Amino acid sequence: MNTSPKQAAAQAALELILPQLKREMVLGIGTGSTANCFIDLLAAHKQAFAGAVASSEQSAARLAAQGIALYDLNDLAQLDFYIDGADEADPNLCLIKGGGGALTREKIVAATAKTFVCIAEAHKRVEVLGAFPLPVEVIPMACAYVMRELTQLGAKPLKRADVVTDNGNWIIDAAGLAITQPLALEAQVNAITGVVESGLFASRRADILLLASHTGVVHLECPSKG
Ligand SMILES: O=C(CO)[C@H](O)[C@H](O)COP(=O)(O)O
Repeated sequence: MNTSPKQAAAQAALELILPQLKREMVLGIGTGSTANCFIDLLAAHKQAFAGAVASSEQSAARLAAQGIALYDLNDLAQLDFYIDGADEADPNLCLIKGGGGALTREKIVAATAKTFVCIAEAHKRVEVLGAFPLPVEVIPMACAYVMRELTQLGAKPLKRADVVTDNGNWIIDAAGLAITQPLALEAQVNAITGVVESGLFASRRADILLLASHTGVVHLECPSKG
């Protein structure tokens, strides 16, 4: 059977963390098709660690189906690893995430992890973030207001149809942004009243990016912060 790039990225992440797993370790696990590949590969090693914190109900269900114990983040101190996919990654390993709508919980779990290992297909690597519309989770009653504010920032916002997040909120996809200053834009978007979280991962970017294509996996590390 041919291995897909998503499976190759997941396999590379597994090989990276396997030697570091400890019986008491709890892993942070993301959401999406690439994270699903990782969950399925991880299942064979579930005796080697304690369990996982999931970034969505969907991932929690998949982890449970694989017999991996689920933990509540509030019962834990710092996690060692967070493994998740992305929609875009720039040269500084800033990311756009939230294509699957799980961006807020993803950012929370990533914030508590020592090392964020991002796994993605090679085409997700871009010079400037923003060709993929930036997902923004909003309190439903603030949706129209937040869309107007995002328009002021130069975006073309669109409410994602028929989506309610695990937190009971809505998602706005903000298209048309050329994100040359990810840290600044993340702060601006998150400062809009009614925004719960943006899918711009700049204040907490990936530490390691494993980019897979049919020709192999490239391992990139976060350049020094500055
Ligand atoms: O942020 C996410 C979900 O909210 C995903 O990580 C992102 O959308 C990538 O998904 P996939 O691995 O299916 O390409």
